[in-house]
Amino acid sequence: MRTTHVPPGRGQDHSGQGLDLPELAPPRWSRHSGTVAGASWLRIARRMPALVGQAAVLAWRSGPREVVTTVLFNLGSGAATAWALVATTAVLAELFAEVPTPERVTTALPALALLALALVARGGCGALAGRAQARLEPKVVLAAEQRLLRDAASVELRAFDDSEFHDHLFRSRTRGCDEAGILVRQTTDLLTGLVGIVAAAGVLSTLHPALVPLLLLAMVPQWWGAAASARMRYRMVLAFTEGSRRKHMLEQLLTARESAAEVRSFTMERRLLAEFDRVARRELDIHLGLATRQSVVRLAGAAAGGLVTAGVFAVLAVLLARGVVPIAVAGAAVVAVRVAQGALGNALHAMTRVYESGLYFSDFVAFQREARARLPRPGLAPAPSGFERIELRDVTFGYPSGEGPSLTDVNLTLRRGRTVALVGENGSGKSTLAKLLSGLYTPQRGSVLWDGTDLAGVDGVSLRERISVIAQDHTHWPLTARGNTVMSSAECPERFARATAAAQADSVVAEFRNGWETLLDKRFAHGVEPSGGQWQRLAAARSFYRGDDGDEVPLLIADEPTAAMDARAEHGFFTSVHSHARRTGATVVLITHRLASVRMADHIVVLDGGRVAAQGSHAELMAGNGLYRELWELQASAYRAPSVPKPRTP
Ligand SMILES: Nc1ncnc2c1ncn2[C@@H]1O[C@H](COP(=O)(O)OP(=O)(O)OP(=O)(O)O)[C@@H](O)[C@H]1O
Repeated sequence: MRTTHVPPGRGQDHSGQGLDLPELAPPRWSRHSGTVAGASWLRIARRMPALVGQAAVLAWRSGPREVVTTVLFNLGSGAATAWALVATTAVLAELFAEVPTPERVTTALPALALLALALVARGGCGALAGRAQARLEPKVVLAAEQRLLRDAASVELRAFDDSEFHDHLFRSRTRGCDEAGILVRQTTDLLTGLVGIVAAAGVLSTLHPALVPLLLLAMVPQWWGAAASARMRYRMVLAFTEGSRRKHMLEQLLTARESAAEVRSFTMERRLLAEFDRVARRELDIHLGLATRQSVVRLAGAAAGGLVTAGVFAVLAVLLARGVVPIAVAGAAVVAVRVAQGALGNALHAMTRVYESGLYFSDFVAFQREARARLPRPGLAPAPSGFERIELRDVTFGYPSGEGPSLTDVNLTLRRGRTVALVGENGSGKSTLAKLLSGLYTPQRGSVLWDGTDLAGVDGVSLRERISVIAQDHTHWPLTARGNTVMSSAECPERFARATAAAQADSVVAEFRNGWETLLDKRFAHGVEPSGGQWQRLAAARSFYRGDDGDEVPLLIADEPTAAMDARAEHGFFTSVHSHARRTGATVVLITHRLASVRMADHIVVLDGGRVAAQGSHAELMAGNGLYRELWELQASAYRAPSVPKPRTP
C-alpha cells in the first residue's frame, strides 16, 4: 500500500478525509501518525508482535495470576475441542456402520458420552478463561490510566504550552487507556481462536490434508475486509483529533459551572451551539461516509469469503463422490470445517481488533515516549535551602507556542528579606518573569542563580518546595478551606493561625457553617462558593502558610494578589506582606498594577516589552521621567484632579 504525504497547511487534512475546519491547523505529529495509518500490510505484520508484546508486558504487570489462568484455560479449551472432534468422528463412524440401526445407536453411545464430556470440558474451560480475562481487563486499564496520569503530572510545565503535547495527551486519554484493555482482551481472544483453529485443523488434516489450506484460504478475503475497515476508522479518528478536541472544549464551555454565567451574560449560547453544530456535523459527515465505505469493504470481503467456502464444500463433495473419503469422514469433516471456521472467524475478528487497538495503543505508547522526553533531567542536586541573593543574568525566554521572546536580556538582583515590585503595562513580561523566578520555566538563554547556583541544574521539585506562589489565575481547588490553605505542606497549627490571620482569611472562614472544614465547591452538597476577593484571601493564606521543613519558605511571589480585594483587605494584605518579609526574612516579589501599594516596596523593577526599562526605589523612579512616573501620575491624578491627564503617546 502506498503512503501518501500531503503537505500540511491550515485546515488541510493529511488523510484526505477533509477536516474542513479552517481555524484548526493539522498538528505536526499527524504526518508521522498518518504514515502509521497508511502503512503496508507487511509493516503492520511487523508491528504486531511488538504491540502484542507491549500488551503482554502491561497485562503481566497488571495481573500475572489472571494471565496464567487465561492462557492455561484457553489451552484446555483447545484440547477439549480436538477431543470433541475426534469423538464426533467416532460417533459418525458408528452411526454410518453397516449394521442394523438399534445396534448402531447402542455402539455409538460410549463415543456420544465422550463427546458430551468433551463439550462440557470445553465450555468449562471457556467460562473460566473468560472470567480471568474479565478480571484482567479493568486491571490493565487502571494500570494504563495510572501511568498516563503519572506521566502527565511529571512532565515539565513547558509541555502544556505545546499543542502537539496536548494532542498526544488527548488521544492517549480518550482512547489509549481503554484500548490497552481491549488490546489485551483481543489478544487473548486471538489466542483462543488460534488454539481452536489448531485443534480443528489438526483433526481435519487427519481426515484429508487438502482440506486445511482450502479452509485457510476461505478466510483471507473476510480478514482483508475487516482489517481494511478497521484501518479506515483509525484514519478517521486520527484526522479528526483536532476537531474532537474542539468539540470537547465546546461541550465543556456549555456545561461547566465556571463558564455558565458568562455564557449567559454575553448571550453566547447561540454562538457556541452553532459552533458545536458545525464541528459535530463535520464529524457526523465523516462518520456516515466512513460507515458506507466500511460496509462496502466488509461486504466484498464476506462475499469473496462465502465463495471460497462454497469451494471447500465442493471439493469435499468431489472427494466423497469419488470414494476418496467415506461418508462418516465427510460428515466429520463438515463439522470440523464449521468448528474451524467459527474459531478462525473469531480469531480474525480478534486479529483485526488487535491491529486496530494496536494503532490506538501506539498513541498511548507514543505519549509515554513523548512524556519521557519531556521529563525533567534526572539525578539533579537538590535546590539550595535558601539564598542571600537571587540573580538573573542576561535572561531571555520565549514560550514554545509564543511568537517571540517574552523576556529579553533581563539582568536583576533580588536580595534576601526585601520586597521587590514588578511593574509594567499589560504583556510587558511581569508574570513570565515571576514564572522563571518560581522555577516553573527555565530560560533559553542566560541563567537564574541562587547565590551563584544555576537553577537550571537543580531538581525542580525541591526548588518549588522552597517557593510560595500566588498565581494571577490561581486555582479554586475543590477542597475544604483548610485543604486550600495547607495544600501539600505539613500541618502546623501555629503557622496556620499566623498565615490565615495575616491574609484575613480567618474572618472569611468564620462565616462558613463548617469553618475550615467547609468544602469550597458549590457542585457538591454543603459546598460553598467564596467571592473573588474571599478566594484571594485564601490564596494569600496559602502563600503565607507554605512551609519547607517547618519554616516559611524563603521566596514568596504574588502575581496580582489583590486584584479582587476591597480597599481595606488590600491594605491589610500589603501590610502583612511586609511584616511577613521582615519576620521570616523571605524575599517577596509582588506584581501589581496598584502603584500606591508598589510604593512600599524596597525595590521596583519596571518592565517594558520584555526588557527591564528601569529599576530603583520609588523616589529614584519618580525623579526620572520614565514609564513608572507616567503610570504613577496617571493613577494618582485619578484620585485628586478634576480631570484626568492624557497619557503620553509612546
Ligand atoms: N503560556 C504562554 N504561551 C505563549 N505566550 C505567552 C504565554 N503566557 C504569556 N505569553 C506572552 O508573553 C508575553 C508576556 O506576558 P505576561 O503574562 O508575562 O505579561 P504581564 O506583564 O504579566 O501582563 P499582564 O499585566 O496583562 O498580566 C505576552 O506577549 C503574552 O502574550
